[in-house]
Amino acid sequence: MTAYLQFDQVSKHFSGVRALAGVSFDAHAGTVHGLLGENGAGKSTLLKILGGQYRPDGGRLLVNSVPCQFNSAADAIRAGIAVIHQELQYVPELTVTENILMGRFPARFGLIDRNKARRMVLQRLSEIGVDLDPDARLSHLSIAQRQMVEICKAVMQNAQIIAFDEPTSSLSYTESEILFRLVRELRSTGHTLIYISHRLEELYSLCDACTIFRDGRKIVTHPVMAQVPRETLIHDMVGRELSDIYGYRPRPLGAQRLQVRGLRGKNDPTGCNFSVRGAEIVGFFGLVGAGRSELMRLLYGADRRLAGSVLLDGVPVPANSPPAAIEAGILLCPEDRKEQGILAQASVAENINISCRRHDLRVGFFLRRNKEAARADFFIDRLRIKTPNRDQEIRFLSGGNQQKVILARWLAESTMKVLILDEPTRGIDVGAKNEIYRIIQEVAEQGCCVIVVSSELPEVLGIADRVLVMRNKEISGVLDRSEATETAVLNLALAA
Ligand SMILES: Nc1ncnc2c1ncn2[C@@H]1O[C@H](COP(=O)(O)OP(=O)(O)OP(=O)(O)O)[C@@H](O)[C@H]1O
Repeated sequence: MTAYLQFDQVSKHFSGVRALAGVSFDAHAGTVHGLLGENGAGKSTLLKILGGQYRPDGGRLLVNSVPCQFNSAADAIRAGIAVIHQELQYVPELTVTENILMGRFPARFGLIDRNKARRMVLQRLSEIGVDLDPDARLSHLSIAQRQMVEICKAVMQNAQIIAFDEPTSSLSYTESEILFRLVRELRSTGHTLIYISHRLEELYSLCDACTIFRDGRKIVTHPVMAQVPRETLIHDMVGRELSDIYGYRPRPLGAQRLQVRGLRGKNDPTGCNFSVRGAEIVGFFGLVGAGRSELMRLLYGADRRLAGSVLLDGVPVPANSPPAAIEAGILLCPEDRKEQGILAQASVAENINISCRRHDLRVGFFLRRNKEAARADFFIDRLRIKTPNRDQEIRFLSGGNQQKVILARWLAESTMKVLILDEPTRGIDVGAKNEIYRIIQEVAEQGCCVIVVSSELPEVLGIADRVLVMRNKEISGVLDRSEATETAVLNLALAA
């Protein structure tokens, strides 16, 4: 039976924080229902209630008009609901088959029938068009493949309602396409799908209807998403007009400051050459695996340099030493910010200020505290970081707000000459993206070289003065802003 999902006045509070305030909307069978909203708007909390992880403080959830109360994830699964969370839930040491059928293995004469289990999984994988070895261990699979395993598991548990929380945030271009195909297939078989994303293009191509959240409240449900202008969606999400989110301003470029010559690490067949002028914003585009992050880590000294040189204002930057790169004025804000940068037990303010502290050493303790508080408040306000105050422990913030805090740490650095941002807006809402693009421009206007690595093509085209495209660990083309169309960049990124 196809399922029809209703949220009726659902509320949830955490100490001092209202995450959801009386949210009501319906999601219909055979549709993809998008959830949109700024970071911290309450989207993930709603999915955690749907998946039985949290109990609501008030309101009801109804499946096929029957009220449901879940005390655990197992209760939700029994009611035909599966939630694919941002942090995937699997056992890395077990195989695809074992993960999918965990606790539900077919038995024969009282013994587990492994061959039958394998056949069942293989059949279901092929039905949903996923090519995976049922005997592969999850630890050997890519994130995209692990996600496919979770989807297959949901289907095999007979889930009729499947919810996705930012499923493409760690997927490549081609992997995302596979996921979209799967979601469309599930829609065509009558499943009810809930889909959270900050990528508007993706939501438009996938969703039939959508609900917009702001500050824990439902703002509106649009029954036909395709008919809603982009400006309206953005306005409803951020509560203000935002006509040009990139806000690109041309600026006079300076002399060449950063020169990279024949830079080669252990995975690069040749070496990379490029240069960046003062005040220039260079966008690096490429498919995941093209070698962009590796090149940046090499430039920053985090990976071993086998050949080549990096010159900043004509002075060689020592190899293999991030402290030496920082000393020279090169900063890298890494892609996996949360893993590398988060101090989970520390406050928002401490997380923002930790890197700047070395410049503030000579300032007296009280002055430093004031300066740090002011700096934290500036970024909380500017990036619209949703937190009760600057002293809140970062671990209590929503995923996107944690990203904003860590990004603020890098943007707060005032002494840099080269700022490298790897996927700076991943998981970040559209209002804060706009602020991040403004800060990037301001940093460039001060004469700094800015390098932005991004998998979001509209972002690269929107903010960069020049686009460098990478393919197979090499720079496959360089396009000026005027020549950098979507087709031109994709041709360079994809060509055989
Ligand atoms: N366990 C918790 N303790 C305290 N506050 C929490 C907890 N979980 C969520 N919150 C708060 O509830 C609010 C809603 O968070 P939620 O994760 O639902 O937002 P979201 O819309 O999914 O954001 P994002 O787009 O960043 O993922 C935020 O202010 C968040 O800080």
